[in-house]
Amino acid sequence: MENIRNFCIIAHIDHGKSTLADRLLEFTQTVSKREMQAQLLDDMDLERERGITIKSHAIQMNYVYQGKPYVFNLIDTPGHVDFSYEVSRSIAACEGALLLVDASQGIEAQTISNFFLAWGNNLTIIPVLNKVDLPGAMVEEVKDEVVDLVGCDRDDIIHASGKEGIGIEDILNAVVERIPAPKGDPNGPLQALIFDSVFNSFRGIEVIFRIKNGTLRKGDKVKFMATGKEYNADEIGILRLDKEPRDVVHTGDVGYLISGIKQAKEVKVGDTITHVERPAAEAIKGFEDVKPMVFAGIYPVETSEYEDLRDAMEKLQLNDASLVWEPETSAALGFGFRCGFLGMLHMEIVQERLEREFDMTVITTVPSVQFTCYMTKGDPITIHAPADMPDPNNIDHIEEPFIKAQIITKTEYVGPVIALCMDKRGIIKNQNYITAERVEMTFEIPLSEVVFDFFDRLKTISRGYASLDYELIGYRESTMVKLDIMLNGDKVDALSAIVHRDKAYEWGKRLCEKLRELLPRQMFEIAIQAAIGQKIIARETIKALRKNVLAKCYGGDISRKRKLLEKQKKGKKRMRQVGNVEIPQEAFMAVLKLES
Ligand SMILES: Nc1nc2c(ncn2[C@@H]2O[C@H](COP(=O)(O)OP(=O)(O)OP(=O)(O)O)[C@@H](O)[C@H]2O)c(=O)[nH]1
Repeated sequence: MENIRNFCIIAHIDHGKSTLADRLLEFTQTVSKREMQAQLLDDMDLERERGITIKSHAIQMNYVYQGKPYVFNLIDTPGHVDFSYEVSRSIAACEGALLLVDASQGIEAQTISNFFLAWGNNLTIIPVLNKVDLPGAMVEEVKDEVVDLVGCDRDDIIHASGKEGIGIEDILNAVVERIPAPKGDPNGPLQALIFDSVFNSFRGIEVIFRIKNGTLRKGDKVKFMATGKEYNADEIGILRLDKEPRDVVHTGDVGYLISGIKQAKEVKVGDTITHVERPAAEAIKGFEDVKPMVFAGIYPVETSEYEDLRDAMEKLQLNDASLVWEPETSAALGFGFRCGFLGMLHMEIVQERLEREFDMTVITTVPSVQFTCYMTKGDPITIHAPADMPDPNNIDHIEEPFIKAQIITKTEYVGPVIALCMDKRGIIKNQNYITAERVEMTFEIPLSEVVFDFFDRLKTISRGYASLDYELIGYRESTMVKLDIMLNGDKVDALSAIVHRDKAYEWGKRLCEKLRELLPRQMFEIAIQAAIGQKIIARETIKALRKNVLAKCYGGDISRKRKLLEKQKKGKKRMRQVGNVEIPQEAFMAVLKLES
C-alpha cells in the first residue's frame, strides 16, 4: 500500500488532460510506442471525433522513484460541465489530483469548480501550468491566478507541456512526493467502492472499483451491499491498457471484477462490494444523487423497437450513471422514455451512443427543465414534460429552477455579457477582477434560459473568451405558460413547450415559421398553428406538393426509380409520422433554434 498512488487529472475543457495523460503513459512505458496513439484514453469513437473526454478512464502505471517501485492508478476525467458527475466519482477513488491550467488561457470556470470539488474531498492538489510551449503562454500572470485559487506557493506549480513532453518527470516525482499513499486496513473486512461499470455482451457486466479496506481474491464470494446480491469473483484484475487478470487485488488499489452479471439493474455505481463471509459493517458513503437539468423524451423511430430501446437504455445507464429515465407515453409518438440529462451536450451524446453502440434510431423531443406546479387544491406537482402541465385553471402558481452562473471573461466583454444575461431574465450578483484583464461575474438566471443556446451565444459575443459554470440554487415563482402546436388542427403533444409568458407570443410566431421551414412538403396542405390554451396566437401554411418524385423519371428506368425510392427511405430515418404529417427530428428541436 505504501507504494500506491491514486490520482486524477482535472481541468477546464481543452486544457490538455488527455494529451498529458498520453505523455505520462509513454514515459512510464505503460504503452509501447507501437500502441501509442493520440488521446489514448479517449477510446470511444465519439470522444476521438469530437476531441472531448466524455467518460473517466482508469489506467495503472509503474514508476520507479529513487530506486523504489511505485504503482500509480491514473484517472483521466472529462472537462465539460455536463460531465462533472464523472469527475466527482473519479475524485472519490483518489487521494490526489493534478490540476492543469492552460498557460495561454488562465483559470476558467471549470478550473474553479473542479478545484473546489477535489479540495472539498480532501485531495492533495498538484497545480500544473500546462502548454508552456505556446508562444501566447502568460506564465507569470497565470501563476498568480493559480496561487490565488489554490493557496499554494509559486514554487509548487509545475511547468509542463503535454505536447512537447516538458515537465513529465517532475509531475511523476511530485505524485510520489506529495500525494499520500492510500490508507485502509488490508486485514479488515472488504469494502470496495464501485465507481464505474461497463456492459460487455460476452462476459457480463464489468465492475470498476477501488478497495478502501480488505483484500479481494479470485474466487471469493462477494456481496453488493445495496442490492444484497451475491456473486463469485470469477475474474478480478487491474486496468492497464487492457484488463489484466490477477489473483488478488489489494487495499488502496483500483481494479475490475467480472462475475457474469447480466442484469444492468444489479449494478449500482456508488455501491460497496464486501465479502459474504465477514462482511463489512457498513457501506462506504456513496455518491450524491445526480440532479438532471434537462428532460426530453426519447422514442424509437420504429414503434416495434420499444423493448430494444429499453434494453439499450439499461445497458447505457451502466456506463453512464448520470442518465436517468422512466417510461412515458405520448399521444403523438406512442411509447418511449422521459430522460433526464445533465445538459444539452449530455443529451446529444446519449442519443449518439444509443445509435452507435446499440444500433437504435431514435427521436428526441423538445427538451425542457423541471417545473413545480402549485395547485389551487392538493399537493404540488413536478413537471418534466410540457404534456404533463395541468389545466391552467387549477394552477395557483408555477416555480422554475434558477441557477447561479459563474462567467469568466475579458473586461472588454463585460457589457455584452451583462446584456445577454439580462435578456435571459438574469440578475447580476457579483463582479470580481481576477487580474486587470479578466473578470469573474456571478448571475442568477432561470435554468431554462441557460441550458439551451446560452453558451453558444456567450461564446459568440465574447469571441470565445468566456467560460461558464453553473449550479442549481433552487426554485422561484415565474409566469410560465404552455405553448401548444397543432398540425392540421391536431395538437402534437411532443412539440409543446413551456415558456415564459412575456416571450410566448414572439416564440409562438417564430416557432410556426421555423416549423414551416423544417417540415417536409406533402401532397396536401399543412396548417401549423401555435396556441396558448384555446387561443391561437400564430399560423403558417405549408403548400401542397404538386409533383411526385417519381415523375422525374419519365416512367423509364426501373433501377433509377428504385434508387430514388431507396434514397427517400434513408431520408426517412429519424422521422415520425404523426397523423398524416411526417415530422423530422430537427422539427422537434425547432424551439431551441428560435433565437439564432
Ligand atoms: N501547444 C500545446 N497544445 C496542447 C498541449 N496539450 C494539449 N494541447 C492541445 O490542446 C487541445 C486539447 O487537448 P486535450 O488533451 O484533448 O484536452 P482535454 O483537457 O483532455 O480535453 P477534454 O477532455 O475534452 O476536456 C488539443 O488540440 C491538443 O493538441 C500542450 O502542452 N501544448
